[in-house]
Amino acid sequence: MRILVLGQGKTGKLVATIAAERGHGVHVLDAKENAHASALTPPFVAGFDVVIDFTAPEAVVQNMRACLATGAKMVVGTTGWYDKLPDMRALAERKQAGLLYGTNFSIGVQVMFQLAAKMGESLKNAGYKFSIEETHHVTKLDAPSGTAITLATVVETASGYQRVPIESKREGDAPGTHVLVAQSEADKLTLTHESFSRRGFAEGAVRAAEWLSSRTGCYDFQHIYTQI
Ligand SMILES: NC(=O)C1=CN([C@@H]2O[C@H](COP(=O)(O)OP(=O)(O)OC[C@H]3O[C@@H](n4cnc5c(N)ncnc54)[C@H](O)[C@@H]3O)[C@@H](O)[C@H]2O)C=CC1
Ligand SMILES: O=C(O)C1=N[C@H](C(=O)O)C[C@H](O)C1
Repeated sequence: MRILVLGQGKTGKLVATIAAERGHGVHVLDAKENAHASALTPPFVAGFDVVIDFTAPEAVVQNMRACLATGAKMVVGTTGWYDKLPDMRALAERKQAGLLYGTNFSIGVQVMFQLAAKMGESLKNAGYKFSIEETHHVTKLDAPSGTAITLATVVETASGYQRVPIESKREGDAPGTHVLVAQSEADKLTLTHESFSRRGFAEGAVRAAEWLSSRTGCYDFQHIYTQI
């Protein structure tokens, strides 16, 4: 496949490396070559099978508008834009484009979401209080992390708990740790996912791109990760 990677930062760089390792042709654009999505003209985008975005909350929506309007297929790892999801989904469907988004492309985190749903369901009405702590590198732009917001939603949906509080910590170059705690007066249950590097995110995103390349429509990685 020919893959266009948007964002040559901490994650985008690794996505490009792993895509090349998996035999794909890769082109990467960073902010200076693509201010306000200026590089994403229809003929340019048509040269790629899938676009993968790991940029920033203020850039990703412009990138999505430009790519999806051409009917392109796009995997979006960037977080912090989900208030625009209904618009982006409608655009993808109208243009018969492909949009696959996820707050976390690590398979371990996807399994954590499933375990969190089980915790929420099994401990509801049993006197437990839920809370989440997330730790990331000091350059992260959004807080709470997209993953922590998904985790809270999963637990709230499964348990009927009103609002799961999230504490965000920023330390050094931490790639990403998420901890879900359920605590009662009698005991405490803790579920932790700790990324040792960004490799799990990048591999998941490239495999997601391979999956999306033969499809149109809008997908949440949570619902398709077992197929990649
Ligand atoms: N879904 C997932 O599994 C993961 C999501 N992320 C998310 O991905 C995003 C990027 O994270 P990092 O790589 O840590 O950030 P970073 O700051 O290291 O890299 C972002 C890069 O995007 C570039 N950029 C900004 N505007 C652009 C544009 N219009 N066109 C092309 N490039 C542009 C910047 O110059 C920068 O090099 C964040 O929103 C983060 O939360 C990060 C890791 C995993
Ligand atoms: O910015 C990051 O680094 C990460 N962002 C994602 C998020 O906001 O949840 C995924 C991962 O935790 C790393």
